[in-house]
Amino acid sequence: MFCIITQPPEARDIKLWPAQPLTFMKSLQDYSDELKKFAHSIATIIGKILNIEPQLMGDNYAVQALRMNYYPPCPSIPEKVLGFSPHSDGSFFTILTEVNSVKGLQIRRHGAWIPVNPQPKSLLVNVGDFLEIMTNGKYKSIEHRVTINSHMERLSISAFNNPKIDGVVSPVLGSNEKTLYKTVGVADYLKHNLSNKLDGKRALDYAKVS
Ligand SMILES: O=C(O)CCC(=O)C(=O)O
Ligand SMILES: [Fe+2]
Repeated sequence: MFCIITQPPEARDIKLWPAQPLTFMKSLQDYSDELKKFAHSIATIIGKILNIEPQLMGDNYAVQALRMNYYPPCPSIPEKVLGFSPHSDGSFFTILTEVNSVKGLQIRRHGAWIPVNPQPKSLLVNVGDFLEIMTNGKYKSIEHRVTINSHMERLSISAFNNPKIDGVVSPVLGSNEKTLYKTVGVADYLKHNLSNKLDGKRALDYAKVS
């Protein structure tokens, strides 16, 4: 697994980017720029549906980090191994590319694990914890995990669209709406999310009004 910050451009630490193959940097920059436009379209639509100001939405996906995931096959006991334990993403939303269309991703719905069949040439959008907080629970972050294939490797790229690290995320409330989530510092929430072992949506309890 390999993770780098790709947006905004001034946040890139190019010396951490692989220099080989020679086309890598340019391809990644182009890909990242296209994802940024796509993220903007998604956020604009959500903002319109929920009547949230575009500026407020924009602040919440200003940072993009790309994680490349490689899951090798496990010929002996694939049913006993997970590529990724159950978790929800500590993002605003995540855009996933299932690079070689090998199955593995599952989402949890009503207590059951539902396989997500990869659709070639399509992107998958997962709601993350910050979007759940901002919408006061109207959008729910998606609990997911990745299983391992017995004979095929799986490759995916997760694009985490996140608020700026020094910002805060607050629930945007309609009139007479009960506040279900606290205002959280982005750095504090991410620290909390990353310092605990992956355990479904447990990390989000940190942001809930008790
Ligand atoms: O490989 C996948 O399908 C999912 C990866 C994932 O959940 C993540 O990067 O947070
Ligand atoms: Fe994830």
